[in-house]
Amino acid sequence: MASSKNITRFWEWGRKIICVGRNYADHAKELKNAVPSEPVLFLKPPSAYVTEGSPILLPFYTTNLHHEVELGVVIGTRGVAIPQESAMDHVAGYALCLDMTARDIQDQCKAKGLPWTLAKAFDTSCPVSEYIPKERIPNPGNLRLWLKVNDQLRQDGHTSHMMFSVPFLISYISDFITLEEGDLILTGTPKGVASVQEHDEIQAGIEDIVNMTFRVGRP
Ligand SMILES: CC(=O)CC(=O)C(=O)O
Ligand SMILES: [Mg+2]
Repeated sequence: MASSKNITRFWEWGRKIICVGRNYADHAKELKNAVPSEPVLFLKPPSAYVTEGSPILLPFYTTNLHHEVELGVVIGTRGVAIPQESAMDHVAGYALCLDMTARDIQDQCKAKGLPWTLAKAFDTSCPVSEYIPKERIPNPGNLRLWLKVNDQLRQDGHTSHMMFSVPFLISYISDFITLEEGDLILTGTPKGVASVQEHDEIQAGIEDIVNMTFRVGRP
């Protein structure tokens, strides 16, 4: 029987969101983090998804909610231990994503050696754009990503500055975690992360391929 699921609404599938941290040296440096020799991975639950028209909710326990604009890769075909050479065959498409981060909570977790879950995985911590079919992005390593808050440019990065490429990340992740249709990989953020407040308007885009707008609100 044909699946009733539609990959263009991958956020409704309840699949994994696998995030890569510190994939841009300029961002690792701005937060005074070491530049890693291997990808840093963490997860968000599917309840983190939010799409345009709904607000990004400020968690009550943070006073420093940061935006991180990132390229998201939507997996189309299941795979384990995928070789880099065939990694792109597992990609269905892309999305522009935000990795909303309670930076004060993350700093506390880091200081105590605890996981980042409350800093990174809360409801609405993963705003996503519409689905972008793979054909519209011939090379995910050659894209300008930008983000504005209240019309002020905050992040203006380029995926050519990623330390670990999309094929490398797919191969690396699939050595530890089975990648399944509908999973999303967030590929890390360039420099310029900063805080947002209630009522702020966040706009972000990938060149002239996609753009999206979100408001920040209170639960
Ligand atoms: C330090 C971080 O929050 C890592 C991260 O998410 C990134 O995109 O880099
Ligand atoms: Mg991030």
